[in-house]
Amino acid sequence: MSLEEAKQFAAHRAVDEYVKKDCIFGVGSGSTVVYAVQRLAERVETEKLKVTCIPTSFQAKQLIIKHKLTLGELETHPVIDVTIDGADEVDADMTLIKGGGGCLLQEKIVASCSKKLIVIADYTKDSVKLGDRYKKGIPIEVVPMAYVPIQNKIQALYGGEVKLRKAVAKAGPVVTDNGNFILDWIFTNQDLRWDKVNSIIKMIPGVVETGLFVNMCEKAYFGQPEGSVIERFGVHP
Ligand SMILES: O=C(CO)[C@H](O)[C@H](O)COP(=O)(O)O
Repeated sequence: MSLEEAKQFAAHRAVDEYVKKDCIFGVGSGSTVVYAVQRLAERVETEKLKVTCIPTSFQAKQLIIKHKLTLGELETHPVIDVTIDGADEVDADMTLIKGGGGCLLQEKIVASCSKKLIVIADYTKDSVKLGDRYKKGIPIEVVPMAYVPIQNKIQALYGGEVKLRKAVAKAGPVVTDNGNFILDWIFTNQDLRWDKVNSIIKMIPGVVETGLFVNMCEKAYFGQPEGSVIERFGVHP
């Protein structure tokens, strides 16, 4: 079974279990979400469901449009029934690292407006402690003018290395859908209280959002190498 098939199985299972009737649906970002949107589009077509989709990124919006789904926005739909999104890592407490694709801000806004946040991922994202499996650090979206002081402050508070994310097909930094930069904090202490870390980093002027999702995820589906899907439950505030 390939990694892509593992993602697909997790995505299909989540859509089949959580999209039961007409609903407001938050569309996450990343490669695993592509399979969820494909499945949703099939079900909308065959079951004549009335689903309004709220995107978490430019990519998500493009997916909604491509599959001819109904596009909504938080202005008109501020309460979302369920959001299905990917993750870069999920620890034993169901704390997530998100933002590998740079969409953490809108992902967290949409998740915060959702009655349920459901994660879909392949087995490589399932870990005990953050940093066990995902080595690229915690993404932090920042206002461009403040990136150096923010790097210094996080390093002084918690150590590790805070790197400005560079674009691949352009000379210079990644610019998010919101016009900001992304810092990737490669942390060395895996035993931090992530709820506190999240609050403290968010207090630094110029920090817009962190990729730490603490106590937000209700359930995660992990596609396995042999084709099964493992479910793990978290708490919902
Ligand atoms: O947080 C994200 C984007 O900001 C993605 O959900 C995360 O990076 C997982 O992506 P993929 O499904 O491609 O592994």
